Amino acid sequence: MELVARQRSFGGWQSRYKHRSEVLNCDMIFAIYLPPQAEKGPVPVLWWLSGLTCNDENFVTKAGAQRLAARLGMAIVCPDTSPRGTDLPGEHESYDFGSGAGFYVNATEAPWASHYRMYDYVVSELPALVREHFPVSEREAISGHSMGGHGALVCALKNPGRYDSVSAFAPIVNPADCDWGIKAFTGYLGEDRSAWLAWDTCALVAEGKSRQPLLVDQGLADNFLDSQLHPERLEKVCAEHDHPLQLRRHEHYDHSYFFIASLIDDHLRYHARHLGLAGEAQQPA
Ligand SMILES: N[C@@H](CCC(=O)N[C@@H](CS)C(=O)NCC(=O)O)C(=O)O
Repeated sequence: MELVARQRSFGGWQSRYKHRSEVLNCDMIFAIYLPPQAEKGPVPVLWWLSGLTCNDENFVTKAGAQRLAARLGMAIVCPDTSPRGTDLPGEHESYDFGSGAGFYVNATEAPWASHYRMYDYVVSELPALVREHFPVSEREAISGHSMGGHGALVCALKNPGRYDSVSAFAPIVNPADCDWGIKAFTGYLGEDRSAWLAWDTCALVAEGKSRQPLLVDQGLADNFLDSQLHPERLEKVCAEHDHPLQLRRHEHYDHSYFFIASLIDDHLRYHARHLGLAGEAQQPA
């Protein structure tokens, strides 16, 4: 593993590391924020999954999460959103498929299956690497935005008991039935739509394997709200299956990181409570 960049931030360190991913069969970069408390012992981790067109840097530079993470004593790891450095046919042609758009699934279709296994990367390979190299505890939470909100919800619902809490900003909750998801799943998973349901939040809630409460924030001025996001479908399936959901709609907020930055503290406090962190009493060093 190679250190790419490191900055002091609120008494902790914001870093980028490059490593070889066996799962994705390429080199990858991820970002990690270690709060000052990590110098004294293991801290819990929040996994942040970003959306289409992002890499590990969008959240780090735009969400403004470090100040409160430092006070709470929480590490934040931001993986990239797809394999990198590969050159598969059509991989770099559109913003919503291929590079920057891995959709946190394990592809089964050629040629994607040999690299596009972002689910295994996020749930298994990267956590093992992070635990090996950094002072993090076993406690973890997961959150994300848009495609990453879909990723966070799917990772949590597929692994009951694994994450202490899960939250999402403007998640794609029903990728099996919206244009972004249909395009991605056709490419990565093939034409058989029944295989898509294993990667669809609404379908996973209906399946009922997990009872984990979901926290979802959605801006009402989001230009993808009606075409791609469909929070009302999540609301309906959760009501039908008595799955705990806190869906909060916010007037005037759009799909951007201005929305995320406005509400990130609330999500960090939510996760801190579930991760057993004491609160904000601990000041940065
Ligand atoms: N490329 C499309 C959509 C891209 C987009 O909105 N991406 C979101 C996630 S789905 C994002 O976080 N973009 C990067 C950023 O705002 O820093 C557009 O520009 O309309």
